[in-house]
Amino acid sequence: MIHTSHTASSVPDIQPGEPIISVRDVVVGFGERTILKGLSLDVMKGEIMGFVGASGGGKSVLTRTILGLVPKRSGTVEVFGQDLDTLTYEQRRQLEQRWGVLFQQGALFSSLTVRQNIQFPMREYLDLSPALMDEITIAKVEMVGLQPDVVTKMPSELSGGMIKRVALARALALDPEILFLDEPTSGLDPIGAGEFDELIATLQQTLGLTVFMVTHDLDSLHTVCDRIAALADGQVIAVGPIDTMLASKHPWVTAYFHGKRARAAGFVEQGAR
Ligand SMILES: Nc1ncnc2c1ncn2[C@@H]1O[C@H](COP(=O)(O)OP(=O)(O)OP(=O)(O)O)[C@@H](O)[C@H]1O
Repeated sequence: MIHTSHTASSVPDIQPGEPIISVRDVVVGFGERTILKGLSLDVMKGEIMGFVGASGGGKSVLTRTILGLVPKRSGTVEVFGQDLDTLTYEQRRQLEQRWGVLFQQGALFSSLTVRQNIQFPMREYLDLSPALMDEITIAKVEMVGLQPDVVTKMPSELSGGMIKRVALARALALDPEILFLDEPTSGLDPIGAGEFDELIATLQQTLGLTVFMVTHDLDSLHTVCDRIAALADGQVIAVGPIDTMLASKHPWVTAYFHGKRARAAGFVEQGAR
């Protein structure tokens, strides 16, 4: 495995179970609209945190705020114990190498081959020989359960599930410590979604990743997430393992976790066992 020299000596070493992402009193808005209204949340090193909320409620905005892609009106975000707002350009680039992102529109670059897509972050951040990049590419492809010969294909030749896996391989290209996934199973059939969940759980265990996963998928929440945070009205209104969600009296959480969809999936009964 290739490890990049991303740890500056001043960077605190975060232990498993300690916060690797700390969001405090964050306010984000666009024009007149305030989307995140003093939101606070900790994601602990080594956990899979699922993030749920009403459509349009601000889940993607929070993800992009943590990544420093959306300006805050107030509040702080620390990742790896570092406040992104205080970093120099170089420090920021070093930090970016320590996370991988699979965005909702997990789009691959359609004019690039799978190999070129996966190598994109390597070219952006590292200075590696083509032979080494090819070697890493094959390792990542195999890691996400694809055959090596997929690297020569164009995205248009792949199924939806394969595209997600290639996008995941690209997110893993720099051996990140945190993986951000924005609705990773959307658009997949239930079997494909279940297989993708299993892959995430396996990768989390074998690589010791921390995973922050925005999802609407009740099965994902139930099967892979260590903890879940629910967003409503711009704030986190419940956070904890699935049992905490099932016991919550908040109307949105109740409607979500005990609603028709949850019952149809047999989710409430399983979760309540
Ligand atoms: N750059 C932007 N400029 C203006 N409004 C924005 C911008 N980005 C997001 N919004 C608005 O912020 C709100 C929250 O959007 P966001 O994409 O975070 O929702 P979400 O919870 O991820 O929804 P979904 O589950 O449907 O993906 C939406 O009303 C959206 O239109």
